[in-house]
Formats: sequence, C-alpha cells, structure tokens
Amino acid sequence: MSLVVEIRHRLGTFSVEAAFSSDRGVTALFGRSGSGKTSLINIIAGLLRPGSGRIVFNGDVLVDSDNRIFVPPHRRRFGYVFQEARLFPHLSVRRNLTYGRWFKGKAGDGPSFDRIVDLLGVETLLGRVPANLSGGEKQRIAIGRALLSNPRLLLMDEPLAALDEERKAEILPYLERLRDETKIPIVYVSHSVSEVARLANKVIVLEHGRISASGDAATILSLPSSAVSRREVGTVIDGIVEATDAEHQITLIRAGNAEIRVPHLDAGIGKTVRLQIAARDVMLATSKPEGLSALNILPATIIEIGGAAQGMVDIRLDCGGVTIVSRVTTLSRDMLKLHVGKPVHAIIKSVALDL
Ligand SMILES: Nc1ncnc2c1ncn2[C@@H]1O[C@H](COP(=O)(O)OP(=O)(O)OP(=O)(O)O)[C@@H](O)[C@H]1O
Repeated sequence: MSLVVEIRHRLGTFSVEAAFSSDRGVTALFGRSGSGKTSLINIIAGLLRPGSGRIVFNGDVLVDSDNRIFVPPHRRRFGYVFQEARLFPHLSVRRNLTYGRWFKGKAGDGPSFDRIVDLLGVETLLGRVPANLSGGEKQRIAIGRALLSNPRLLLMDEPLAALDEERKAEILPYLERLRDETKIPIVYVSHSVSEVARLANKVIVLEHGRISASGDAATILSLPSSAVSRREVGTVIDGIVEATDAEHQITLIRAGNAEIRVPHLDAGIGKTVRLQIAARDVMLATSKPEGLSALNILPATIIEIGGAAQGMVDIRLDCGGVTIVSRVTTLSRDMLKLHVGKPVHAIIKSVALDL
C-alpha cells in the first residue's frame, strides 16, 4: 500500500501544511492538542477538502487541486473510527457490526463476520444493544463495523481518548492484533506516547500544523519534542529477548550492548520487543550502587543535560549504544556535579513493555 499526502489547508487563523507518505502498518499522526491531527486525518478521509494539494492512495488520485479532483469520502473506501463509538442505539451489536457491509464492494469481498468477531473478542456481545456495553466494548464494535466495510485503509482518530486507563489497556491488545493479523494499513491519531509506542510503525509529529519530525517510532519518540508532554518524556527502545530465568520469572532483553531485565515475558528467544522507559523512572548514581533491589543498573555516560524546568532536568545518557533519559532534580545535578561526558550508573525503576 502507499499513501502520499501533500496538502495545504487554512482553518481561520490556523493552517495545516503537510507532506508525508506511508507504506505499511500503523502510521501515527502524533502531536499535542491543537497541532492539526484531526484536521489532517479529516482531509485524508475526505471530510475536509484541502485548499490545495494532492492525496494519492495505491495510485488512485483522491485529491488533486490543480486538476480539480476530489473523491468524496464514501468513494474512498476508507474506514473511520472516532473518539466516541457512534453506534446506532436502537440496533443490536450484531446489526451495528453488519451495518457497514451495505457500503462494501462486491459480495464476498473482505473479512468474514466470524473472523472480525473473533479478532475483536465480541462474540458474547452480539445480542446486546449499545446502551449495555462498556466504553471499551463499544469501541471494539466501532472498529469491527469499520473493518466489515472492507476498507482499503483504516483511519482512527484518538480511538482510546474517551476511555479510562483500564479500558485502554483492555483494547490495546485488540489493536495490536488488528495491526499484526490483518493487512489493512492504519493511520492512527494520538497524543499519547505510550499508545504510539505500542502501536506505530511510523510516527509523524505535528506541531502547529506542520510536520516537525517523522520516522520509526523508537527514534522519533526518543527525541525531545514539544509533542511529548513533560510527564511522558523518556525513550522507546527496540530490544531482543536474549534469555529467560524460569526460577525467578525474569526475561533478559538486549538492546545494543545494554541488558535489561523485565518480569517474565511469554516470548521466545530472539523475538523483538519494544520497551518504553520514562525519564521519571530512571535515577542516577555516580558510583555503582550496592545492595539495591532495582534489577537494572546500567553503566552509562552523560551525553546531554537539558534545561531546568520546575527544579528538574532531563539528562540523556548513552547506555551501551542505547539512549536513555533520566529526570533528576537540579539539586541532584549540582550535588552530583553532573556534566557531559561523566560516567554514571542509570538505575531503571520500571520498564513498560510491548510484545
Ligand atoms: N473550522 C475551523 N475554523 C477555524 N479554526 C479551526 C477550525 N477547525 C479547527 N480549527 C483550529 O485548528 C487547530 C487544529 O485543530 P485540530 O482539531 O486539527 O487539532 P488536533 O491536533 O486534532 O487537536 P485535538 O487533539 O485537541 O483534537 C486548532 O487550533 C483549532 O482551533
């Protein structure tokens, strides 16, 4: 698949100007509130007609302002999942799911009903009405409905934003299955580092309606960026499962020359896993600490000391070829006499994982 977007659009005093292409898997449009993500995904969907530019999907020209081409949304054959599920309240879950089939192409095209019901784990919900579903269940039905319309591309605008942490955690594995088990490319709008870290193959960072960075998730999410909220600053690392310690239920992951231990993972040796380490979960010591319960104490060298904000600084470290960020107080920075080039030990308090 290939999606090529080159558009300019003005909305009052705000303007979006973006050029990017995407070729497979999940492409995340990532940025703060008001950065233009929804406007951009609406332009891709055809819900908004851009002032100028081109959009081409798999060689199909959907928008070409020079030649006055604008394919309307229903003729693009894209699925759309919004923040709220927008189910039909009077229809059963089964009828909500099959609703999208009216719009799909030739009979027999696309995924089967049973396959989608199984993929999203909604078998037991089929006879219910939306009022009797949790927020997470409703969103799974909305995703199923979009999939059953046999879309060429699935557009998702913050599909988890309206859900609490528990519901998000419940639905994320289904999105991962969708990414891994169907071949449908996805454009996924989000402002959450953890969601993007788990799901995205490619990340496009939007700031003030412009693309400020794009590339693979591990690189982009580890760069300092105004799109990453201060609470979420950290690094995303792709590592490989190297060994397991069955007795202690620990899995050893290698990233560069760094070895990171995490609670037991049900993953084979050699499997790639994505780790997310928040700066606030990394402490620094100027000598190797003894008698500490933390599992991960990595030798590191300081490569950059960021500016102070609210008495805290972010310190970028090289840990065996892998960059990790640690957030310490300015008092610690001064007491430990931290400077670029200084060897330290990074103590990682917790690691978030994605299989
Ligand atoms: N029709 C409009 N007229 C004028 N300004 C608009 C219009 N629609 C959106 N905007 C402005 O464009 C900017 C980008 O909005 P957009 O919804 O695309 O951002 P976003 O990144 O999706 O934000 P959020 O995550 O809060 O939805 C905002 O400043 C918004 O106020």
